[in-house]
Amino acid sequence: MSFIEAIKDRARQSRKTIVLPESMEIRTLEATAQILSEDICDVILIGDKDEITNIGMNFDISRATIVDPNSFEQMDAYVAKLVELREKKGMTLEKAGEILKTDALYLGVMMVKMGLADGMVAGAVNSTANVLRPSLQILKTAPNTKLVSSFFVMVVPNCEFGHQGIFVYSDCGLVQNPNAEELAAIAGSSAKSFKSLVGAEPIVGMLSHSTKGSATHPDVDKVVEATKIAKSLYPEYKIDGEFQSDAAIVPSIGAAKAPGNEIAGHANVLVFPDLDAGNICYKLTERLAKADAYGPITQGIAKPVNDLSRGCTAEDIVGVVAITAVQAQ
Ligand SMILES: CC(C)(COP(=O)(O)OP(=O)(O)OC[C@H]1O[C@@H](n2cnc3c(N)ncnc32)[C@H](O)[C@@H]1OP(=O)(O)O)[C@@H](O)C(=O)NCCC(=O)NCCS
Ligand SMILES: CC(=O)OP(=O)(O)O
Repeated sequence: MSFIEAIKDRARQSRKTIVLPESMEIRTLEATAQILSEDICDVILIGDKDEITNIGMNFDISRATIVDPNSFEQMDAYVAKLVELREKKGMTLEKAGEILKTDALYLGVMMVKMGLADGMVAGAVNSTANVLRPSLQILKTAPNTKLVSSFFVMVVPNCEFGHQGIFVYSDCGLVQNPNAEELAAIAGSSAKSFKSLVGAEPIVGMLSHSTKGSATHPDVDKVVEATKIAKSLYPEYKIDGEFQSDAAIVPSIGAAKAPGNEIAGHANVLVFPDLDAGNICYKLTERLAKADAYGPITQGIAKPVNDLSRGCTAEDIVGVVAITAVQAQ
């Protein structure tokens, strides 16, 4: 069974509700129809029922719950809660009322906070920063987590590397220029995410333009330091570096560049040194290798809120929603 079919099956085992606030967006409505017909989870859409129904007229979205912010009976309680949560940051009743009526991303996150939804997915039209900021502000981090980061599950067709062509790439969406401690935290969270979603042993490669001292530069030093920290913080996981990407995933090149290293050539979790590298590489893998790219999936938020690329397909949205439902279990 493919990675995503296995995830859908897991989602079906404990039916969750996911809010899709970009409800006037055609791919989101196509995805909604598919999610409901495949019985993956329940869906909440936000907006005017007539408008949504009109935009989605070619798709059967009749089983979705549509919440219109202008007639939402719980709005007063939501406004009061948002003020309580963000008063110290200058939130007032007036501002909260305005935000929750006009910004579906904030209303969607508040639905997750208040328990009406188990998770949220957006990003087909909104930027990553705008999708993730409300969740970072309102839901905050999960217990024992300081840094929220993100990853993609990459499913590469006809690929003998990684775990049967499946990789976690991180961070490709959120943390822009991680220091060594942050990079180590991203490695630990990504190993955990790989294990829980892919169900195989994570083998983490810390990527660089150097393999085991082949180049010298402060950028390399950062990855060497991050590797040292990650190995001491997460002894339960196989983590090593610094590796160039070929040395990380191709067994013969790993053996040549890092002889005797058990991780070189076998990595299935690729930790990029910064967001430039991660974001560029995931898009190239998606487009050139025709890989499925599910994400950016967040790790470390108190409840699951996940992002999409504006270049996503309806199928990608279905996949990310199924992953979100599994994270919510
Ligand atoms: C996500 C992002 C918008 C957050 O930064 P920001 O808008 O500057 O927001 P702030 O720094 O004001 O942070 C907002 C809140 O989130 C928290 N926060 C921000 N980043 C966080 C992280 N990585 N982990 C945990 N909390 C975080 C802050 O502590 C802050 O909390 P507070 O308001 O209660 O004090 C920023 O990291 C970003 O733009 N990342 C890149 C996104 C992107 O463009 N990706 C490329 C395409 S995928
Ligand atoms: C994840 C990402 O790069 O998103 P977008 O393509 O929307 O910028």
